[in-house]
Amino acid sequence: MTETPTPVDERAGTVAVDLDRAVLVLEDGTRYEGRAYGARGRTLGEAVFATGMTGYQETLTDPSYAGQIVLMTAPHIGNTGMNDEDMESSRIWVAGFVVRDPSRVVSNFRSQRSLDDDLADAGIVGISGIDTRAVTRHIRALGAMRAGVFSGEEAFLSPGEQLDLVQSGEQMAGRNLSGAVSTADRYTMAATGDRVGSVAVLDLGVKTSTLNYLAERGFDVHVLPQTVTPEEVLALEPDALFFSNGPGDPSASERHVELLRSALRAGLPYFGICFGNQLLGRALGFDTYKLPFGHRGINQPVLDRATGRVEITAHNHGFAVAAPTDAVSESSQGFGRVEVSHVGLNDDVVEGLNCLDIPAFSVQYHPESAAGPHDANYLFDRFRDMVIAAKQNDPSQEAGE
Ligand SMILES: NC(=O)CC[C@H](N)C(=O)O
Repeated sequence: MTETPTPVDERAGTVAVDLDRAVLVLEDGTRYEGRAYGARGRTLGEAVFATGMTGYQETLTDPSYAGQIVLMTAPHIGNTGMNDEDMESSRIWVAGFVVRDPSRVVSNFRSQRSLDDDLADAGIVGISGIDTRAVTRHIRALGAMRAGVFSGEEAFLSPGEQLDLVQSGEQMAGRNLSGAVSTADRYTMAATGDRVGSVAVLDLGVKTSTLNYLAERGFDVHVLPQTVTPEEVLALEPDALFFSNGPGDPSASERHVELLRSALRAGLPYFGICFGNQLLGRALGFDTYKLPFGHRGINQPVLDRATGRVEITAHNHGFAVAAPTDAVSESSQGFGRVEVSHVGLNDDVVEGLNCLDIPAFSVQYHPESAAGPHDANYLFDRFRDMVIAAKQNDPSQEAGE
């Protein structure tokens, strides 16, 4: 423990130190003064904004946010506290948390703890009193950037030292974070709905709601660490494969792209969400690219091009697949024809892929919601139906198996 710094005013002697001072520093040198929130110390990461008016607990515990300092545009955060039911994984994953006005009163019949306490217990450095909408406009204009939150003794580093630290932090582009969030050991969840078969889930940062939806749709769910080999996946003889959401840059996950190609060549039906959509895109031969500031929120309009229906959906992505949205493409990797099934209506970004010649599809957004609207839950039914159809067409499957 280093000594608490004691700034000395040369003229007036020792002055009181404001130990609750905190500062948010962006890599372009912009600084925002605020108050320490959660744990005291220093954290570095990519600053991103999330626009959901509700669902801070699900956001904080979504492993896709690893390595990111999340700003909430909703001005009042923490009102409903924290509970064990809304955890989307076993812990809080954000690298840091930036809010305007933390609720002084926690009020909800399900609340078990306060957000401030949970952040402190988890060692998550946060900052409050920030005009998060102003920071959001800045990031929207200049793009996602590296940032740092400095509180406690770290708040007293010089602005130059703080900026150096921020600028020496890791870029999200090129970063592989799967090893940091994936399960170390495989585990299985039994189907809770009428049994359809089994699905191998590659845990790249999977959310609890996704696993629950798969089990409800009748799958025994084998959750596998991200280090699993194609042989190990096939040895489980699953009826289907699923790649989860997750943090990091999909272009830094070549190993998982190769795993997916082997499984697709073996004929396994596939469904992917978010990171799993980006990895399907890459497996088929498309590139992925970094969006200027990403989509993070729970009211993003998406067009289902097959039905013309617009869904209001939950998003959390900073990268996207580069595929033509207006025509069917041919996979350069030999997987046949591919169409963009869903498009974001705010910016025409690819939000879903559908393979026409193999049983595989994926979406960039979050049909498991949590937090967010349930408009897109039907995709889990589509997956179940696809697996049932694939089993009926497979002569090696016994009826009823
Ligand atoms: N939620 C996710 O799976 C995010 C995928 C990827 N890390 C991105 O930011 O685009």
